[in-house]
Amino acid sequence: MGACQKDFESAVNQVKLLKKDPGNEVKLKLYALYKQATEGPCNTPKPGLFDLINKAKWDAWNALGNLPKETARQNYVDLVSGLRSSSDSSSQVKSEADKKRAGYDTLVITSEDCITKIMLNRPAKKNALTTQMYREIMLALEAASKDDSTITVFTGNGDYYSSGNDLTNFTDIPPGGIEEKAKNSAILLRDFVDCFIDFPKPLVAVVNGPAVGIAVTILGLFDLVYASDRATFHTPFSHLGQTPEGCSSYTFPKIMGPAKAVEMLIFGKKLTAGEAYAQGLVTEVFPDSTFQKEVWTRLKAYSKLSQNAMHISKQIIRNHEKEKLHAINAEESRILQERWLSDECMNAVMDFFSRKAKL
Ligand SMILES: CCCCC/C=C/CC(=O)SCCNC(=O)CCNC(=O)[C@H](O)C(C)(C)COP(=O)(O)OP(=O)(O)OC[C@H]1O[C@@H](n2cnc3c(N)ncnc32)[C@H](O)[C@@H]1OP(=O)(O)O
Repeated sequence: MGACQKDFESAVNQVKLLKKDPGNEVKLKLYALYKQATEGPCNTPKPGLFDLINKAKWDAWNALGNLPKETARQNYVDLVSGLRSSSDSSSQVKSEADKKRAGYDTLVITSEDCITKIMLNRPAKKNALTTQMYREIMLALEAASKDDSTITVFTGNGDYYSSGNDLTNFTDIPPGGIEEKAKNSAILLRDFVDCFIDFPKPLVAVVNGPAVGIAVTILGLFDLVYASDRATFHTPFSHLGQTPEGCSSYTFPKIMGPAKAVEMLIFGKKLTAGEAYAQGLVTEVFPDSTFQKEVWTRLKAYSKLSQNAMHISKQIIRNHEKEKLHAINAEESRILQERWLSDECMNAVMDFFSRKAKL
């Protein structure tokens, strides 16, 4: 049955109430159908070549040829009804997404203003990364890569960004013994870092406080690193009998030059936020008192940029060296698997828990 005049008038009013701009293509369709429904086939002279907007409107109307008024009215009503239901369902999805994401014990994940925020949430343990946390982060990244956000942000809850690998990861030994533990840990580490190498959207670290170990090395795979002036950056691998991970054996020398990378990765020099900025690891440092406000204002503005352009640009930048990064990750993980079995590494972990050593 065709749409009656009342349905058509109601659809015309609903267009004015749409919450989301339907885009130029749809607006042209609506214009053309409206003109056809109210005036019949296009009856005005073609606008000049440089009168771009009126020419596009005229073309759209003229393209409807001799479509009967009745059919144009019906098509208009159908088009508006489709727009309303998609805008209703997208606002429903948005309000769901705005809520805290369920199913994560160690992270708080929220989506707002086209930004998905992944917050490490073990403040009492300085956001040390347990095996459960590595797994949840991988799941969160997988979900963020598919959601409708444009930017993904990592941050920490509490005074630390993260104190790196939770050293209890080395203390709960499975029935297969320490070798099995080291093997499983190397697989988990490799999978974890692979997720960062392959992550398709702009990835931002909001480093709210000190960062240690893997929480620092992985920053070399982020696109922006904003730091509070309270943050520090520490990779004490030689103190722990360990070696670099997170592709930092490649990204750090590339970012800061070999000499400075060696100071951090071999000699465990702890950097202030200002030093990390000077060496290119950090994009910008903000005073702690205004850190959150300044950073989120900046990120909200960035999140409105073209999603496709940002994602394609990231792929162009990353694709040059993706294969290389995966190979480096595999090699670093393999070497660490051996290091974790060393006396030096085991003693360092025991010293921490017997309170003999702290960084
Ligand atoms: C799948 C495996 C992948 C492995 C990838 C490899 C990664 C390598 C690394 O990440 S190396 C870095 C490892 N991290 C550390 O060695 C840090 C150890 N922690 C410290 O030195 C200190 O805790 C500190 C300097 C970070 C903070 O000192 P502070 O005095 O301010 O606070 P506390 O020591 O009292 O810490 C509060 C509680 O948090 C526990 N905790 C902190 N960090 C860790 C950690 N990394 N692992 C386990 N637990 C940690 C700490 O024990 C306190 O707990 P408690 O209150 O129960 O005593």
